[in-house]
Amino acid sequence: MGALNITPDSFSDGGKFFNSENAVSHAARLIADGAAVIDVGGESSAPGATSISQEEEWERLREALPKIVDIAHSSGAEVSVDTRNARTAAEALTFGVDYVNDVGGLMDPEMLPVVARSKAKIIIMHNFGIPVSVVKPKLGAPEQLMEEIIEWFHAKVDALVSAGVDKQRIILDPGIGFGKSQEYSWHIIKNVSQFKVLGLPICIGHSRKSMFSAISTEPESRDFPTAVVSAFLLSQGVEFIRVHNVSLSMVALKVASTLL
Ligand SMILES: Nc1nc2ncc(COP(=O)(O)O)nc2c(=O)[nH]1
Repeated sequence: MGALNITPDSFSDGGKFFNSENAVSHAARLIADGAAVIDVGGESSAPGATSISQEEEWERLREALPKIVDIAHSSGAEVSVDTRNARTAAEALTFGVDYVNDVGGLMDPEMLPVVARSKAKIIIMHNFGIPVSVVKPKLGAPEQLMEEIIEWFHAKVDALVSAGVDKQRIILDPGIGFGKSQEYSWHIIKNVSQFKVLGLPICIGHSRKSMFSAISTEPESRDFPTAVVSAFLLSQGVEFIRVHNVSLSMVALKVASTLL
């Protein structure tokens, strides 16, 4: 998955693709680099980013999104809309997006009926609240967090299935970062195979995140460690790997798949 943030303030690429033309050409670049899915978001979820209204979020997306869907679908790629707002998801679905990437994890009560009415796939991401509060949640041992996330996944899957969503459409994401300390994020990555117990595809969005801050501080210089982790995730059978620098991770995935 290639991350495309149409925002002025996303942590690692805020402002670069805020202009619709830049966003569309970057989507084409991500597809050319090998992305199977373009994940398009209009609201930064970075800690401390200003949260915006749903109307403002949609205003940012509505010009570029249909063009990105056209480019993707004509190249055999797919598009996901990265939002916690059901209304944005519903609008994006009318433009033919293939996934709703719900970083709110069904926080918006309207998201369930919107997804149930559609045929799109749904990525449900674990979080401790969006926007991420600067107050770190008090957490126990990392092992306990894994159990909590698995329980959380079970509850969300039950809610989706009860609303009539076919399990085949559901993808689970433990939400790397999003209020979790570096220690927790590394623990989740190392133990990602524990999520297989749910029997559903897993998505991981580790790209350029604070878990790499001990290795490098500049977002773009984190692309190399991101690609190394991408290779590890492939080895663990993770199905969706969400990154900013698709070409670098594609090299890592090609090497890893040759070795596995
Ligand atoms: N499913 C999913 N979606 C996401 N959207 C945005 C961000 C924040 O990253 P960015 O703003 O740097 O792209 N991370 C995730 C993630 O980890 N998983």
